[in-house]
Amino acid sequence: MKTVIVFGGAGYIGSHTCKELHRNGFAPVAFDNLSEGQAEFVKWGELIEGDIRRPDEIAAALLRARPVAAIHFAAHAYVSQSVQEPSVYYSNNVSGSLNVAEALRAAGGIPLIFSSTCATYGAPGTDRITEATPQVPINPYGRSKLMVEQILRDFSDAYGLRSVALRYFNAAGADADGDIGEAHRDETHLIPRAILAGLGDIEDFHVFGTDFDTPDGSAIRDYIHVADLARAHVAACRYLLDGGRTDQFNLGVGRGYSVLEIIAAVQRCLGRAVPHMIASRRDGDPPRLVADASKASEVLGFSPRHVDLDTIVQSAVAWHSARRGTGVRVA
Ligand SMILES: NC(=O)c1ccc[n+]([C@@H]2O[C@H](COP(=O)([O-])OP(=O)(O)OC[C@H]3O[C@@H](n4cnc5c(N)ncnc54)[C@H](O)[C@@H]3O)[C@@H](O)[C@H]2O)c1
Ligand SMILES: O=c1ccn([C@@H]2O[C@H](COP(=O)(O)OP(=O)(O)O[C@H]3O[C@H](CO)[C@H](O)[C@H](O)[C@H]3O)[C@@H](O)[C@H]2O)c(=O)[nH]1
Repeated sequence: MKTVIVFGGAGYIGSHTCKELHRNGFAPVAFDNLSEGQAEFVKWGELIEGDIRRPDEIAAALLRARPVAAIHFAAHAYVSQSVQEPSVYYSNNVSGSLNVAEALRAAGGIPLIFSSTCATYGAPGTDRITEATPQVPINPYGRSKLMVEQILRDFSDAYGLRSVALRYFNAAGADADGDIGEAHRDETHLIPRAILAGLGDIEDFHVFGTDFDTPDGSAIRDYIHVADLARAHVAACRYLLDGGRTDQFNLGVGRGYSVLEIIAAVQRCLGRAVPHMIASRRDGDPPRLVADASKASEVLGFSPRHVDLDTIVQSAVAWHSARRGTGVRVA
């Protein structure tokens, strides 16, 4: 079996990707410092506990795993926190990623798939964002990811280290078998927070801003199912193993939903009200981010299978409810 090392493999998208790699005949090895991820999410291969800020730990892991490819999810990923703590973000996301790229180069040029983000585009005025839309990030998180994209292009040109940057829009949903889901320590993401509010587990659920220039005033995002993101990583892995060149791809569904529309969907799926309060905008949040993801379809042969919002939200509701032990069956 071909081994793929997965930096950040104990996290939300990383663990779903390890499952999909395993299902497709690859042997995933997760490398994670468990700062956000959970050891119990590493079920389809070995877990190497390590930190991307420590080059020696990356080198030792590569020697041990001998991977044919690497996928790099390890990062801090909260927009608002990045505005308050930029140093932490540049250190982990930029220096850490530079360490990963250096180690892959030193190990003979192991190709890399990198988790980038729609946050690299900033607040573009366009209806749908293509890969050619100018990248002008408006917060340190987005800037940290753009810097890594630039480092990877330079490493490709100078050293021949091939890579794919996948610019995800908003990851959502959970594994269909209920094995894994979204469970961050201090959850900030919209869908899990709306579910927790509906289940009565949190009482401070806010809609951040109803004064955006959008039809209902709340911010619009493009939500893509985490299982589809996992499939896209396998497609990118095959692309690089087949000799594909360094490139960048958007990953989204191509349809935007407002915060208030998401809350309505969670209410439908839970079958109960989601209590919420209106608050001011969150630092660094753009009004509208929706993908044109046709390039991934044309070059990687990847298209999302879950395009219906309620299907995506229902999978998250099922996982959260089951995890809470309410007896709701996982869809
Ligand atoms: N969730 C989204 O909607 C979304 C959208 C676009 C891009 N992304 C990017 O995708 C990646 C994964 O996101 P996620 O939602 O799964 O986040 P996550 O926090 O669940 O996963 C990140 C993992 O990286 C690990 N990690 C962090 N710093 C590390 C370090 N120094 N050394 C080793 N491990 C470290 C964490 O413990 C965690 O397991 C991130 O890079 C994020 O920026 C996420
Ligand atoms: O309790 C909440 C949580 C979120 N939101 C709003 O819901 C939308 C989505 O917020 P999330 O926190 O779920 O996700 P982000 O849009 O902030 O996503 C950003 O961070 C992600 C990683 O965390 C990805 O990198 C993504 O590309 C980047 O845009 C935003 O308008 C946000 O203000 C609320 O109103 N209330």
